[in-house]
Amino acid sequence: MSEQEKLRPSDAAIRHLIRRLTDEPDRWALFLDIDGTLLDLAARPDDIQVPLSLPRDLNAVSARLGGALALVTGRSLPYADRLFAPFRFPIAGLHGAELRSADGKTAIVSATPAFMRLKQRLVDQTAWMEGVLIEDKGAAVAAHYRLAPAYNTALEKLMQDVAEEAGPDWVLQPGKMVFEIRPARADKGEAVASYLEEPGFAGRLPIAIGDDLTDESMFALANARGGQSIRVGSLNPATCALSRASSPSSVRSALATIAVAATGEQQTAVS
Ligand SMILES: O=P(O)(O)OC[C@H]1O[C@H](O[C@H]2O[C@H](CO)[C@@H](O)[C@H](O)[C@H]2O)[C@H](O)[C@@H](O)[C@@H]1O
Ligand SMILES: [Mg+2]
Repeated sequence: MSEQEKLRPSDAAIRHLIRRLTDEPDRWALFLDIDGTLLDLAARPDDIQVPLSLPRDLNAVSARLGGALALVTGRSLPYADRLFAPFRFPIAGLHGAELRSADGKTAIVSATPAFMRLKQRLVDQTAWMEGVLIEDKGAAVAAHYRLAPAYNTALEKLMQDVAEEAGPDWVLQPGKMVFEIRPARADKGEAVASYLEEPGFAGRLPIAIGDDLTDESMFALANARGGQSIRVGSLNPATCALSRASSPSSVRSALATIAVAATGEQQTAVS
């Protein structure tokens, strides 16, 4: 089945998205989360699969929007870049703390020596929790319990303590089967606000699509700016998103449809 055939009857928001971005490409800016939104969730952080057509579809949609497309993710910026190579999109990494602008200017955050020691201690302190995975992201660290759900409570307590010890420059960020400690300097909402100041994004209405707690700040920002927000997933958690989408495959389906429309128009213009 092609990506374009996977929409469910409940995916009204995705149908609207396709219409908006196809018919009014100069009006909107698109902000996309990665895990659970563009990509299906996997058992381990490094098990994710990027469908072959996705980087190209993202690039076509970005071109259609005049470059007003950014990825806003909890992953580190270099990791996110590798997923979508050879394309280099504007990316906000580590939940908004790292940011590469459309013009390529990049702000990244470094781990302090104290934070590095803390990460090592976290590895040592979780060694007995079979199935718990520690993901080192430089200036952030994630403790995953998807393969060991019984450790949820113990891990939450440990991560609260570690976050407190890390000090005011870091905060605890809960997510899907994960507790993370991320830089406090910016959240995803602030990253989207920063993009909306940039040439190419400024003057457009934001559409934010995400699937998790960390995306709520960008939903709130998009709503406050008169834009749109879509929370992806079959569960119904409390959210400030204005609408929902059933799955990452429905999001990819929308992108594929918009990409085909954009490429078709380009070819007509040339012939
Ligand atoms: O903001 P995102 O782009 O959605 O990134 C959020 C976190 O995603 C990853 O963890 C989640 O996806 C994993 C792979 O599917 C899954 O195993 C895990 O349970 C999820 O929490 C990533 O590993 C984190 O670094 C991101 O912050
Ligand atoms: Mg996500």
